[in-house]
Amino acid sequence: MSLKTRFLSLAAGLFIIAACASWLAYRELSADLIERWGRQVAEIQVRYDSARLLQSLEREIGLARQMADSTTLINWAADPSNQALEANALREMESFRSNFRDNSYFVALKESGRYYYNNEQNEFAGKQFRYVLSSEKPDDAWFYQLIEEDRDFHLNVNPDTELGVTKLWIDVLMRDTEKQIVGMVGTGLNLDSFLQDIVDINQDGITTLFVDYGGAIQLYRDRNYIDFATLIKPEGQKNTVDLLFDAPEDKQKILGMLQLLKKNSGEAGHVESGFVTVDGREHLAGVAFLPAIGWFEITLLDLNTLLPKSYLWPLVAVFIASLLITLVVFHLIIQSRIVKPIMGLEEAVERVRSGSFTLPRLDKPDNEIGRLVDHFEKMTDSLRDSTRELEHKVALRTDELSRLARIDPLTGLKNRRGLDEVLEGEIQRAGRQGSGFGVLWLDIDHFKSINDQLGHQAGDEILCRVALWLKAGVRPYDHPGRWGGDEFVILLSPCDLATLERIAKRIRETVEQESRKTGTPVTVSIGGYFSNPGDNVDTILRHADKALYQAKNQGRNRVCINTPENTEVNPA
Ligand SMILES: Nc1nc2c(ncn2[C@@H]2O[C@H](COP(=O)(O)OP(=O)(O)OP(=O)(O)O)[C@@H](O)[C@H]2O)c(=O)[nH]1
Repeated sequence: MSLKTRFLSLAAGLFIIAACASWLAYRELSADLIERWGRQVAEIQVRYDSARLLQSLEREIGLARQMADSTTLINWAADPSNQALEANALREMESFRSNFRDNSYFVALKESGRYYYNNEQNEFAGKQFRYVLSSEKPDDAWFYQLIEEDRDFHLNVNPDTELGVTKLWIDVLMRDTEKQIVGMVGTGLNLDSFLQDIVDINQDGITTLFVDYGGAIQLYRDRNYIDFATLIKPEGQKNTVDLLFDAPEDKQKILGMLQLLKKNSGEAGHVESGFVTVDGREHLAGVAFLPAIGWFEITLLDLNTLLPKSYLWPLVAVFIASLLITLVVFHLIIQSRIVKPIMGLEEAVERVRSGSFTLPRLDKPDNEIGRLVDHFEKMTDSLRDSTRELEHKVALRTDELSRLARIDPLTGLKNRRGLDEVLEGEIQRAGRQGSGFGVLWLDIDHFKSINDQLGHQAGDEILCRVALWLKAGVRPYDHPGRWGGDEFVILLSPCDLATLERIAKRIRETVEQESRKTGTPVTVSIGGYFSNPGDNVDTILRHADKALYQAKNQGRNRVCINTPENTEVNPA
């Protein structure tokens, strides 16, 4: 797998790992964030809703308490048949009616069971006495129940079948100076408008409800769930708050929260919260106890509506985009600073390996790879220089060997191979130019006797001297050479017959005269041949050899010249 593919795979792997880790972290964090936020919002909302309810009821409850404390009413309750007291009491009642928000009131006397009522329309002016309560009638049971419970204050959602109204009733016991219960007063608030103002407030995702101390639903946007006349219902038939939840554990949870708050009812503003499912949607329930009215306030927050998870998706998108950009930048940096220089280096190594020292332009990033590339370039330069130097030396040595292969080591003249090459060259040149050249074949006379008499070493010296005299006797562009033993061949070019004869003669004379000066006189026999275009090596040498043979035969120390036209050998 190439380095580039490996880095790409690594980047892709890192991206997948980072994305998975981020997704898990996001899920955990978002759930935690939403829960923390939800709990705080639930607490705030509970307090806010409670405050709204209490604010709305406080004045009415205060007025009802004032009414219950009215001495006019208490005195009348002690003597209900007293006309004067009743007239005063009715005035007092009407005065309170004008102050109550709903402009309605009720007064019920314990002893007589007489029930007084007037409403906003002052419908019952002069006939406020409406009917007599009876402990036998189920509809009136609330009155006797409250007296029995001896609770000074009570809120009660109850339809009044006699009056044909359903109201949130504020009931306050009326006591005489001995604290004996003499009756009950209160006012009723229109349930529909109250629900609309306090409960059904049209806040998306927020549901508010109020339940009484026993968990029976008192105020809820859906009237079907409201537990009317809770007071007189036996346990088990009440619409309690757990009806709103499907899962048994949610029912337990919410009832558990109510229990906990009852235990901590002394703690002001304490809020319990927990997750529950309502209509298949997860909600955060916040529950608070309202000691002033003895009810619980429950707020249900639909978190998916209030804070949809999709709100956080842009965050996820930004994160993924940043991650991708980071990886792309990482990839580009790796590509430009590592992969590309290494690939370039690999190509350069291939070139050097195949013998080429011309490197392509290599990237040199400012890092270890850049330094490696730099070292490689310098190494290649010195490798190229030393290779060239070596090649030059080899060429020189080859030339030298080639030259030596054509040189006679004793005399320094061309040897037989050297002479052959020159002869070939001359034959071709003669063929091209249509001109002839001369060949002289020399043999030292009686050289064997010299060797025998003076020794081989002396013979060598004579060979060297003869070679020197030959060189001195020819022109600079002629080619003297040692054919082998005591035989020499000289190529004379350019040449004509006269020149051939002249130089042959001169050589013979030089050897004879110069050798005499050395104390060891030697002579040479020379056979000459003037070649014409078309002659080959064999022909030329055969003719020259034949002429030499002639010279030897005719007594040695002489020159015989042979030509193609005249195969007669002419002594020169
Ligand atoms: N010192 C020496 N002697 C050599 C060398 N090469 C050949 N010889 C001798 O040269 C002699 C050549 O003798 P030949 O050409 O047969 O005869 P010659 O004595 O020259 O007689 P003619 O040629 O008939 O005059 C031989 O005795 C060889 O041993 C050499 O390199 N050094």
